[in-house]
Amino acid sequence: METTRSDGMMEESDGDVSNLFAPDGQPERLVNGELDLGLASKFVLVSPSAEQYDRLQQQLWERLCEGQGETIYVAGQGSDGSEYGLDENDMAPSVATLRSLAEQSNADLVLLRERVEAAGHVREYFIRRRVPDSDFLEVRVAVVGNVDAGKSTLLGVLTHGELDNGRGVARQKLFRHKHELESGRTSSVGNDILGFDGLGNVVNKPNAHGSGQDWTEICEKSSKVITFIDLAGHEKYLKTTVFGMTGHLPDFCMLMVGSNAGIVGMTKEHLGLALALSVPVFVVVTKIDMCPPNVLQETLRHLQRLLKSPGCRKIPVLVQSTDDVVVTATNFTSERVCPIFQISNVTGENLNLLKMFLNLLSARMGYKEDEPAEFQIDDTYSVPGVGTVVSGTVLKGLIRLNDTLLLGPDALGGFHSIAVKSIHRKRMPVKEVRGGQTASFALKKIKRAMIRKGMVMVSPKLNPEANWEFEAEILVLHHPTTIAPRYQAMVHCGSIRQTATILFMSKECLRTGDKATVRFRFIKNPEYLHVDTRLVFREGRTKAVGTITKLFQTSSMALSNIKPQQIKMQPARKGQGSGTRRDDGAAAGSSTMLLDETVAQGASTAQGQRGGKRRGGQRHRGKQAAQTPIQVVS
Ligand SMILES: Nc1nc2c(ncn2[C@@H]2O[C@H](COP(=O)(O)OP(=O)(O)OP(=O)(O)O)[C@@H](O)[C@H]2O)c(=O)[nH]1
Repeated sequence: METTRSDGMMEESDGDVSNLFAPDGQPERLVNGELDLGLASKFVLVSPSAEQYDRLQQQLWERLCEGQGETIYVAGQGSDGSEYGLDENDMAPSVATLRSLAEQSNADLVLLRERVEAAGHVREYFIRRRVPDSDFLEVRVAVVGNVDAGKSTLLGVLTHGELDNGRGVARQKLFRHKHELESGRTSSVGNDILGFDGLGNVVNKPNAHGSGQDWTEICEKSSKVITFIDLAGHEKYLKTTVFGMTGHLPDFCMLMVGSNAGIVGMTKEHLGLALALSVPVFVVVTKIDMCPPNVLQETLRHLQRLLKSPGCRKIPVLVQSTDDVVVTATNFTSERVCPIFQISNVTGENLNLLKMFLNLLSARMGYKEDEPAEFQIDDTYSVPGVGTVVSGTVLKGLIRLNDTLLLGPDALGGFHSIAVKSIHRKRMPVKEVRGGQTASFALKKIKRAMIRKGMVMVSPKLNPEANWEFEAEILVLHHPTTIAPRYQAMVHCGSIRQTATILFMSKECLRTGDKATVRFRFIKNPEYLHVDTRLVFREGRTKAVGTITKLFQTSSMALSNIKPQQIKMQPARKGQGSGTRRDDGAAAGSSTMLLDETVAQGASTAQGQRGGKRRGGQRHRGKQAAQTPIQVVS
C-alpha cells in the first residue's frame, strides 16, 4: 500500500532498516527507529493484525491532518513502489479495511481510478474527512484571461448548473453592476462559490426562478467550497485585477483562453502576474464547440510553447481523461505542472473533468492553532442595523466571536482595540474562523470611514508596528525608459494598494529585465508589512515584481507629537518624482494625498515653526522624501 500526500508528492520510501535483537533473542526490524509492522507491504490492508490496524489508523489520521482533512490512498501498491497489483480476492478485503479505517476517522472514501497491472488491480481512493454543517474546506481560485474568453460564463455555468446559449445568458447571473449587464464586461472583483459534498458531487442546484442557490445552503451541504474570484479581462480594469490577485490571496489561478481568439490581449499579462506571485496556474480553453479544429490546435500549440518558454518554465499537460485529472490535481501544488482543459460552456463538453479537478484541489495555506491571529482587510461595508463590516482573509491563527484584536495601522501608524461582534463565512454566521479562510466581521464602535483596504486586525500578542519604508528585491518586467530614484508607482502587496516612492536603489537606474534592491516609501499611510511577502509595483505600462526583504520602523514617538487635525491633506500634483505620469486611476488620481509632505508640515507646525508652511512644503518636495524630519529609522 502506498500513501500519497495531499500535495500529490509520493511519500519517500522508508529509510534505513536496521536489524536489532528483541529481549527474546529474535531479530526485530526497525524502520526509522520504529517497529516495522509491514505497513509498506501491498498486502497490509488484506487482513491486518490488531497492531497493524491501529498503526494504519494513526497513519491515516496524520495524513488527514497534514492534508487539511483530505488524502489519497492507493490499494494494491507497496509504499516502496516495488510490489503492486492485487487479485480480486485480496482487493475486496483491502478495500473493506480502507473503508473501515475511513469510517473510524469519520471520513468518506471515493474511488478515483483503477488500473490493471500484470500482477492484478491497483486502486486509488480519495479520503475526505466529514465536517459539521457549519464547517467546510475552502479553496480560492482566481479567474483571469482576456476579455470575452468566457470567464463569467464558465462561472455561471459551474455555479448555477445551467449551460450557456453562446450569447451570454449564463454570465447574466454573475454581474454586479448595471453597466456590466449592459456591456457584458466584468469591471469589479466578484465572488461565486461552488460546493462539493464528501463524495465529490456538486452541491449547487439551479433555483426554479433561475437565480443562484442561497450561499448558506450550499455551505451547509458542502465539505469543500471553491470560491472563484472573478476578475476583469479588460485592460482598463487591470488595477482591480491585480488587486484581486494580490489582495484575495488565491490558492490557484484559472487562466481562461478563448480557443478561437487564442493568446491575445491581456492573456500573457495575467499569466505573468500569476507567475510573479507564485500562484499555480491551470488553463481552461473555452468555446471548443464553435472553433474549427485547426484553429483549436494552433491555439493549443501556441499555449504550450508559451508555457514551456524560459519565462514560464511550466510542464503543460492536456487533460483528456479522469486519469489525467488525478495525476495533474495531485501534482499541482508543485507549481511546475500546468494542466490544460478544453471545454464548451454551450455543450458542456469536458466540464466533468474540470469539476473533478476542482474537487481534488487542496488549499495551499496551512493553519497552526498556536499562531497569533492575523486578518487582512480587503473590503469594508456599512450594513444597516449591523454597523461597520470588514471582509478579508484570515492569514494566521484562530479568531473567535467577541475576541479583541488590534485594528490598524491608522494614518499615524497606530493600532486600536476592536471587538468582533459577529463573524460570517460565505454569508453564514459562524463562531470562529481559522487561517486560510475568508470571513466578514461586524465590528463594534467604529465608523467605516476609519477603515481602509490594506489594514489588518491582529492579535495583541503580535505587538504590531506600521512601516513607512521597506526594502525589496525587485525585477522590472517592463518599463518604457528607465526607473530612477524618486520614481513613484502603485505597490500592491496583499490587500495593500498604495503609491510608493523609490528612495534608493542598488543601481543607478533600472531598465526592463533589471534586478535590484530598492528602498520604497509609502506616500500616504504607513502599512503593516512582513518580510518575504511578494509585491507588484506598477504604473501604466511599467511593471515590476519583487519580495520584501527588510522593514524600517518609524518611531511612533516622533509621530505622536503630531495631532491628527494638524495633518492636512493636499491633492497630488503632476510632475512628482522623476518626470513620471501619475495615472493610477482613483487611487493615485484626485484622491491621492501627499501625506508624506503634509506630515512634514504638521511636524514643523508642531515644533512651533509657524508660517512659511507652503514654502516648507515646496522645499521638501524639491528634496528626497527620505529627508522628512519626522522619520526615525531604527
Ligand atoms: N459558443 C460558445 N460561446 C461561449 C462559450 N463561453 C462563453 N461564450 C460566449 O462568449 C461571450 C463572452 O463571455 P464572457 O463570459 O462575458 O467573457 P469574459 O471573459 O467574462 O469577459 P469579461 O467579463 O469582459 O472579462 C458570451 O457571449 C458567451 O455567451 C463557449 O464555450 N461556447
